[in-house]
Amino acid sequence: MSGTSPSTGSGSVSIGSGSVSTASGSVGEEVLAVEGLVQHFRGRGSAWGRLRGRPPKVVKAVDGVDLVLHRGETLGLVGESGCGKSTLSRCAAGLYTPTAGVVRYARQPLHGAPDRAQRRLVQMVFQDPYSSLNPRMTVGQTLSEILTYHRLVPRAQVRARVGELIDLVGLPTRAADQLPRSFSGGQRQRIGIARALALEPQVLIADEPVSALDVSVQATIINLLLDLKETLGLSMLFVSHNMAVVRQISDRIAVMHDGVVVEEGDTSEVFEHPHDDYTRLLLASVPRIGGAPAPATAGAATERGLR
Ligand SMILES: Nc1ncnc2c1ncn2[C@@H]1O[C@H](COP(=O)(O)OP(=O)(O)OP(=O)(O)O)[C@@H](O)[C@H]1O
Repeated sequence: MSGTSPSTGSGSVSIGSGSVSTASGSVGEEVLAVEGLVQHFRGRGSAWGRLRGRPPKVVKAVDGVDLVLHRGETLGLVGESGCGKSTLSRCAAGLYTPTAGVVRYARQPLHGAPDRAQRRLVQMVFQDPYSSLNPRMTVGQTLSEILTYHRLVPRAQVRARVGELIDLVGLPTRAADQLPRSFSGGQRQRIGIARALALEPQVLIADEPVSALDVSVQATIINLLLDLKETLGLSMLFVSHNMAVVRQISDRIAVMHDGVVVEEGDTSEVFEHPHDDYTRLLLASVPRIGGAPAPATAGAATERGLR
């Protein structure tokens, strides 16, 4: 697939009051794949059930999924809350060891304990970056720690690299000396992205990266992700329950329902000719977006600067 603009072909879209560049770029070989992926969790069961010695229920969060992410593409993973998207993405990022199946990075199976170099290839951007930031460390300290631990740059160059990363995600230089609590939601998401990029990944897995943000800020973060994807030649698995957002940025879409992928295909194909009843149901709930981008609101305008 090349020149993979999403179905609108418009080059930008409005999400509320912000604008989003559409995906583009050439798409190549397999960079991340899951094959026969299964992740079951043992539920706690009810107190009554435990007293009666009943075995706890098994939650089949992911129940046999095959997916391939190609170099340079954005694959949108959509589905309702609880369908298994986050579990699948955590397995793909190597954060969970799956119950069964295989995860491959650049065609190499990811074993139980991947080495540092292999693990670095795929990084996650989470919905709530704040919860995973150390509140007592400045942004500069957080990034320096990663760069030093993984020996990504010589010690003498750590500070300069921190500055580059902060600049890359559109934060002012002084952000390096500030604590996470000084930042707005959108700015914290930029820090989360900088932290992922510090590890020089080939793949970003963005799990609901904008769903906790104001609508006006969502577009700025999506634009940033798309810009970075182009500039750094990344591939992206974009996980969201929001079909409208996913439509605008994805080259391909996989629709999940009850732990399995029920439909997968090029974005325009899935939206215009859905095969699965569940996909049709999801599409019926998509709010209408599009048209000329509305002027940026105060939220979007102030989001790039510090409070
Ligand atoms: N650690 C866990 N232990 C037990 N059950 C879990 C665990 N993580 C997820 N689940 C269950 O697995 C199912 C899939 O959850 P998952 O979070 O992957 O779905 P999701 O599509 O990402 O939904 P959401 O967007 O609401 O997080 C749900 O029933 C959830 O309750």
